[in-house]
Amino acid sequence: MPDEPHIVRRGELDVIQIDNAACSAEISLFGGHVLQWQPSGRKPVLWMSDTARYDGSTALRGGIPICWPWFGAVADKGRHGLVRNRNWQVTHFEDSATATFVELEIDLSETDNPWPHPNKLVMKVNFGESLLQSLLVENTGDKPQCFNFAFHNYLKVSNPAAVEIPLLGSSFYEDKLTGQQQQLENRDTEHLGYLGPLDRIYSSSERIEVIDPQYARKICIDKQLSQHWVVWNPGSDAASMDDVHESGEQEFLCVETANTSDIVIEPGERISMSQTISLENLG
Ligand SMILES: O=P(O)(O)OC[C@H]1O[C@@H](O)[C@H](O)[C@@H](O)[C@@H]1O
Repeated sequence: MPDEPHIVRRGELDVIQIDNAACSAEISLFGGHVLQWQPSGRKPVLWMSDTARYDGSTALRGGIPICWPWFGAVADKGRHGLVRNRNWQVTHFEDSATATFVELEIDLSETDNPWPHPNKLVMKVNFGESLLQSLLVENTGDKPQCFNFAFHNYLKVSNPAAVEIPLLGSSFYEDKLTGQQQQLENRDTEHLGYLGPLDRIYSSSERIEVIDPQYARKICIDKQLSQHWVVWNPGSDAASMDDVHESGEQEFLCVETANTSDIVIEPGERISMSQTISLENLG
């Protein structure tokens, strides 16, 4: 007898609730969007806005939105692709004492505007002591295609101005706010840490560690087939975002497992990107 997910209604959306000995978590079928993951005895790892809109009109603010097949804004197409705003189907669900596995799928066809290219996406998420997430893209059409993607992780931090991310000090970045390319961090002038407005694409396929002394923890992300880390925090710009609750921008830092340049996928080819998020205590 296959395991059955426990699905609850949140606003107008279906959400799978997960509760095992290692963690509790939630994933929305709208967007295939991980809303929360909280290892047992720890603080939540992801930030979710109290004013996120659970009505299917827009992507949910917080958690892990999936950006695909484009990243950022594309004229006439909107931001961050299609699938964070679509309903996904549950294709597999398995519960054990210490982990819960969820597989979701979405099929896109040539009639799927504004991106009329046939593709199948399979997302697998294993919720346990760590969170393992993969996105498999299959080109089901007969022409090569290009895509970008991101796991747009909203990490819950004590204060984005107070976290340290050693990897970024040695990685070149493009500043999306100024358009400047190939910069290295200057910690002397960056006294506000990662409190925005900040919008940067760092070139790195390395593991990242977000050190949060006030929370006495380190959030670690390992990844495969991702060339970039996107680091974003809206800072004072959040005042004009009605789906970020008041002062919410001071509670998260987006550290996104991304490929912001094109990946070519041939007809019939399958490409899989993945990330593992884990926690370590600070000594
Ligand atoms: O409001 P959205 O569409 O979820 O995007 C939020 C931010 O997402 C980041 O990934 C982008 O780099 C930013 O430019 C963007 O503002």
